Amino acid sequence: MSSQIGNRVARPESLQNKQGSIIHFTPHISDYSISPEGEEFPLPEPEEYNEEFNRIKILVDQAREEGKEIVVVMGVGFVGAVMAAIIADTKDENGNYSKFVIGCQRPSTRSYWKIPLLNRGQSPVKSEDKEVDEIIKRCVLETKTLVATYTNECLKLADVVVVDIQCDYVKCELGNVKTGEADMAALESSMKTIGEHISPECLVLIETTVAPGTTEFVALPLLKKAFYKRGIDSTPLLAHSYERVMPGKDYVASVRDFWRVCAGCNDEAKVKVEKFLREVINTKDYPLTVMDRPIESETAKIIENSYRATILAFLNEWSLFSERNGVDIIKVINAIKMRPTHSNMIFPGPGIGGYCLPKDGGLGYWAYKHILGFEDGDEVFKITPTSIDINDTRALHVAELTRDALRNMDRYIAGADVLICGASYRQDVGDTRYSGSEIVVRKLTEMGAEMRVHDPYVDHWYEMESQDTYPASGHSWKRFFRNQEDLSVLKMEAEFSTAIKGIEALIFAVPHNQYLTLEPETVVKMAGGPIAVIDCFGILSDEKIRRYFELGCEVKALGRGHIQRIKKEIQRSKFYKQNSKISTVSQIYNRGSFAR
Ligand SMILES: NC(=O)c1ccc[n+]([C@@H]2O[C@H](COP(=O)([O-])OP(=O)(O)OC[C@H]3O[C@@H](n4cnc5c(N)ncnc54)[C@H](O)[C@@H]3O)[C@@H](O)[C@H]2O)c1
Ligand SMILES: CC(=O)N[C@@H]1[C@@H](OP(=O)(O)OP(=O)(O)OC[C@H]2O[C@@H](n3ccc(=O)[nH]c3=O)[C@H](O)[C@@H]2O)O[C@H](CO)[C@@H](O)[C@@H]1O
Repeated sequence: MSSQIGNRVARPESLQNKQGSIIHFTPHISDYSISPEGEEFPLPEPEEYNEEFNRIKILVDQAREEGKEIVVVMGVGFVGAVMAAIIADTKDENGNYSKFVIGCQRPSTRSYWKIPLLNRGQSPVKSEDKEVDEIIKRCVLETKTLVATYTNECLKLADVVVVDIQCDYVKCELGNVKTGEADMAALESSMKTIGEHISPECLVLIETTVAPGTTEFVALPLLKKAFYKRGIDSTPLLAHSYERVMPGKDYVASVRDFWRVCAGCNDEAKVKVEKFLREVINTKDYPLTVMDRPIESETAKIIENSYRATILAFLNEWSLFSERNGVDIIKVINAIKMRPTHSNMIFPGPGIGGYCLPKDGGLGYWAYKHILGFEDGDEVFKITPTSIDINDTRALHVAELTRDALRNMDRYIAGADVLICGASYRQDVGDTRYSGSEIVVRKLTEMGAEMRVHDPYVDHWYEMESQDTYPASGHSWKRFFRNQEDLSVLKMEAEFSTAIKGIEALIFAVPHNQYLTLEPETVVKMAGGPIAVIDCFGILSDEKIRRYFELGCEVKALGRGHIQRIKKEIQRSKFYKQNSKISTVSQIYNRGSFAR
């Protein structure tokens, strides 16, 4: 009898006892955490925690002797892993490393693997920014100012705790963010644990994007309650400062060399958080803004991301207008951006994804009622929720464009082999959370297409592979579509040349560097003949669009209505070429007949 755990099977083993008889047993295999590269890590057993804490304690004692401040970063995901390294890379005015950082990651099957990778000096996140790998490797293996662990006991040793764990917003309907709700469980559980372990002088800095009011009205009471139970009568030192990181080619710089906002729950916390951020972030070149209250820092984050989500959503209707009226919205946006007051106008891709923009406005709308107690949210919030709804459903149109392009080639979406280039939510990073590509794939699958996917930054598309349990059981977007079952076996194609072979349609969904340089001739040759090409991000120049038509392809693109003009131009020139050929032949024929 064997038991299946994780991806491993615990096989019966046999041993000979002292009396020489054979005993059969199945080893006790705990659950496994499997890295994106497929490496398996058994989760720590309860009896290992003590030894692990002692390992960390020895390193901390040594760091304290060297005068270092001890910082625990809760959660080593896309934010925490890089923030931990940046803090660990901090030097004081004498050029000495001044912080010892402990990345404290909960040992879940989904994320435990990040700990052994970090302790090997490897980044748990993939990015175009080479500095991510460099800074983590340097701080773990050279300066030895960064370690990772799974035991919350390390919180006892902290002078500062930075909270970078997630606070989800769970949507119940696609295109109706208002019916969703904030999932505070991970954050509340973490705040309780922190309150049970930290010393009274420890600063707790929440970087998590939270529903406004969480720091002062949810987290602080949890810390106070834990302190009370421990007989500590001082007030917890709690602050908020939101992250502005942009995973991608400037990942590290977008944390370290970037403007920050912060606030403390009381004066002592305010002084401590300002001091800490001035030490670890380049606030000399990127000034720090200190607000009066954490709710102002929390709200600034929600407004900032809602603003970006709104300016993207706003252009969806003009993108559709442009497709139908011969307008190239890319050129129009570039023309408008010439005036400085409109320089931040940005073209909306096939979906406004990532972990932030799709949820942050929802956190704000939800907090207004559920934390701050107002009942008139639907009268007050007209734009923020609508923007998210527009952004969440924009990708459905990409499926329509794919269907229409194939139809123009007398092909049908049902049964068509379609390759989507890019699973990630944005260029040059391997994060598939709430990616527009997921909606495209799910809608096309519902329409009967046979999907293939390639992305140089993504090894596993967990939203598909583990769609029954990812991001949590019953939370997959698959619930909004039909015919989704087979997507659980949709695998990332490692080689582009394999992925493209024999396809009928290709969707440029994410502007990864690798796709920007593809030439039409190469694409058509690799595909094995003319295909339908759908450009979701203004990736194709007019020259490439023209070339695809000349090669017999059909091209459609979000917001690029001028493509019809290019298509007609190519058809006309083909017509004239054929006619001129016919007229030449007939002239030769006529000349020949006269000559007879
Ligand atoms: N990803 C971004 O680009 C970005 C940018 C700015 C802000 N943020 C915000 O930062 C926060 C974190 O985002 P992320 O993208 O890093 O998420 P993530 O899911 O990549 O990382 C969160 C990590 O915390 C771990 N975790 C959860 N509960 C824990 C606990 N109790 N103890 C220890 N570890 C725990 C998870 O296992 C995970 O590894 C979110 O609030 C997000 O909105 C994200
Ligand atoms: C206010 C702001 O800037 N906040 C940033 C934002 O960063 P992000 O990682 O979410 O990345 P974005 O660039 O916002 O992309 C989101 C989606 O919008 C699509 N997009 C983007 C630009 C464009 O021209 N056309 C598009 O279609 C893109 O493809 C992707 O799907 O939130 C983070 C978390 O809070 C912040 O830390 C970070 O500061």
